[in-house]
Amino acid sequence: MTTMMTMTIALPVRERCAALARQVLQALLDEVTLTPKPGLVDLRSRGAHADLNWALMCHSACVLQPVFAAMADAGAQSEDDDLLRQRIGAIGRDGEALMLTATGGVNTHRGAIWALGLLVTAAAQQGARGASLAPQAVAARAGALARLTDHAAPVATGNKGELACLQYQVDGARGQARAGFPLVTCAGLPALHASRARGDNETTARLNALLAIISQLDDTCVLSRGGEAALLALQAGAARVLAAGGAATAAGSQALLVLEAVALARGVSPGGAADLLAATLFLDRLTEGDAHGNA
Ligand SMILES: CC(C)(COP(=O)(O)OP(=O)(O)OC[C@H]1O[C@@H](n2cnc3c(N)ncnc32)[C@H](O)[C@@H]1O)[C@@H](O)C(=O)NCCC(=O)NCCS
Ligand SMILES: Nc1ncnc2c1ncn2[C@@H]1O[C@H](COP(=O)(O)OP(=O)(O)OP(=O)(O)O)[C@@H](O)[C@H]1O
Repeated sequence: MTTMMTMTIALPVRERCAALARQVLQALLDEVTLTPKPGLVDLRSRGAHADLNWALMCHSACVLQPVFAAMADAGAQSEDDDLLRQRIGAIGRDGEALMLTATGGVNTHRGAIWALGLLVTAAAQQGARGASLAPQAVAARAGALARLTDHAAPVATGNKGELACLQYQVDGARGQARAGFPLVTCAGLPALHASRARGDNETTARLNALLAIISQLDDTCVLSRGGEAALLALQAGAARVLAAGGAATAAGSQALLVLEAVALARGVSPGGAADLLAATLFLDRLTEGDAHGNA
């Protein structure tokens, strides 16, 4: 009897967590498939990346689905935030190792494991508590988790993003998460919704959301490869597309071509912005359902 009750209570939670992990996977696939993106891997090309391509990104995303499910499980079962932070830190590091094994050592999704890992954990935690799944609420919860200390985290990773944070005095991926993903809630999502509201198709709406993020983000992927000049050029180029009415207008699509040429000429890719677009699409789906296909 006890076993039966445990099963009937536990199963829906597991299923909800598995569904959340599928939504993360969908967001990652939607991000990489969105075409054309400046400097990033998309359906047409590998952008400014010599070691990435669309198929490898999709393979990596699929391999990582159980990692996101494990984080969601941890979030749904958590009673103590500090313990949860240790648990997802360990799952995240194992996930990075799994990613590197699956890709032959290529960093396909380090930033995504971090950002979407925190968000899927937060969404599962909110769901289990019967709390709000609204983007602001989930992002704030994820921010609270990110601000907790992960005691097993290496003091210094030596990763390029970390070095760029030190060199250019920016907060990077950690700062964005600890602040509750402001560029997802205050740039990506508003741009996505405004673009849809004025009748743009889904591809255009997602591109405009990406551009809104690029125009404001201190992206350590760009800084580490191209320095401050490249970051300013990308931010200004994205702002120009938006000022021209967005990616779908004649002037906007010309400005987007210019932005892409700038990214390729400088050999830079806004990988951090791509992660935050995936985060935007994930949070959008939590409340919108899966109504938006690729237009
Ligand atoms: C904090 C992380 C991202 C490591 O950061 P670090 O600066 O050392 O590495 P790295 O530069 O390689 O990764 C940063 C990635 O974040 C993305 N990014 C870059 N700039 C930004 C930005 N401003 N905002 C958001 N994302 C960004 C890029 O995709 C980049 O590749 C993360 O990998 C980590 O700490 N993992 C340990 C395991 C863990 O705690 N996981 C959490 C479970 S949810
Ligand atoms: N569509 C995409 N195209 C390219 N990068 C993406 C895309 N989506 C997300 N990213 C992010 O960009 C990051 C890869 O950036 P980058 O290649 O600069 O990292 P790196 O491997 O540390 O550096 P490098 O390749 O210069 O040695 C990944 O962690 C990933 O999260």
